[in-house]
Amino acid sequence: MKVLITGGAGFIGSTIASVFAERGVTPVVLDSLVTGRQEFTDGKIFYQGDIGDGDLVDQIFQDHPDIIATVHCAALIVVPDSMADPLRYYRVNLTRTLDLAGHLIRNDCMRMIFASTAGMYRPEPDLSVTETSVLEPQNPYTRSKMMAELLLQDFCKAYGLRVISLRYLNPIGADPQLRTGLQNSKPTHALGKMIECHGLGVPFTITGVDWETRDGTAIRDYIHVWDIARAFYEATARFDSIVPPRGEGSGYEVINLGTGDGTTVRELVEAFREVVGDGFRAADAPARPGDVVGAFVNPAKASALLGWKPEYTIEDAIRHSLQWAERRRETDLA
Ligand SMILES: O=c1ccn([C@@H]2O[C@H](COP(=O)(O)OP(=O)(O)O[C@H]3O[C@H](CO)[C@H](O)[C@H](O)[C@H]3O)[C@@H](O)[C@H]2O)c(=O)[nH]1
Repeated sequence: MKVLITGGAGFIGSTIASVFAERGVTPVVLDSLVTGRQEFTDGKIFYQGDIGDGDLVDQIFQDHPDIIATVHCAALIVVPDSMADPLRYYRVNLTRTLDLAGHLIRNDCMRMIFASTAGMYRPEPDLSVTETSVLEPQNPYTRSKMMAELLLQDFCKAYGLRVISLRYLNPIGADPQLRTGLQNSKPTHALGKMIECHGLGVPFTITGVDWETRDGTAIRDYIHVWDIARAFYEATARFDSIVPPRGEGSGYEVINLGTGDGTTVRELVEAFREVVGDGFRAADAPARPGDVVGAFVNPAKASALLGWKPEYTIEDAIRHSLQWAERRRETDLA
């Protein structure tokens, strides 16, 4: 039994591939390597190319008729980049998803698990989001994911495609066995900057201390990438009971993944300090342009339908991220 993973040489896709492989489902990786890394595909069945390339997708299904589902992770994901170049983001995240869905339907591969974002919700007054929260995406990245979901819903109704869309926020950590992790050696996200500052022995800058949260700093739902990957496996394993075949429902299901209470930037600094065990320092500064207060995800539906909840703590995720950064330095990954 096999599963096709688009973007399977990226941070999340490669972790998902490892979870499937460990559980006896062979991953077939399709990745353009525009942002993915060749070495993350070592030992895996790998096709380099574009998800919009119909001939290539046809070839994959000809070579592997035992593919039972597609995990669709291939996407561009950097919010500021999406604001600077929305054309590229809509082309990759929306048009290519449309093309891929057509290729999957032509090959009669009707189960898709879509990597989406909980960033498309308007947070409730307590900053939580659930599957019924209003959709109000704020930038081309989250809008491209929402539009992709809308077209997939139409394809489900018309062609019998079936989709589970998993929506989550900020994945951190690395494969606990350190086979894969973040591709980017200089991540700009909060934990990446903490690791960089710690290495340099300089204080970390907390950008934004006047938000209406429990300590004034922005909140996010950081979640260990292995936990995210496990949810993709569970969604695939339980697919037909969650989204029954044609005629019984819309063929489309949304499930949010999160911790249920989130972590503020100050709490992340505290956790980081605990893990590194030294006097890691932080300094306050104004928010970055375009920053948002953030949100956290209620995982009740994921618990009910997937039997899933996060297993790794924020400290585990920080530890694995630090180990991955060290591994990158040792192995000189560019
Ligand atoms: O050096 C830093 C970096 C970040 N922050 C703060 O930490 C919070 C979280 O920032 P991140 O950049 O870690 O996370 P965001 O959710 O703001 O955005 C990130 O995660 C998104 C996915 O959810 C997109 O990938 C996006 O491009 C990426 O920057 C924000 O309040 C930010 O101001 C700091 O205090 N100091």
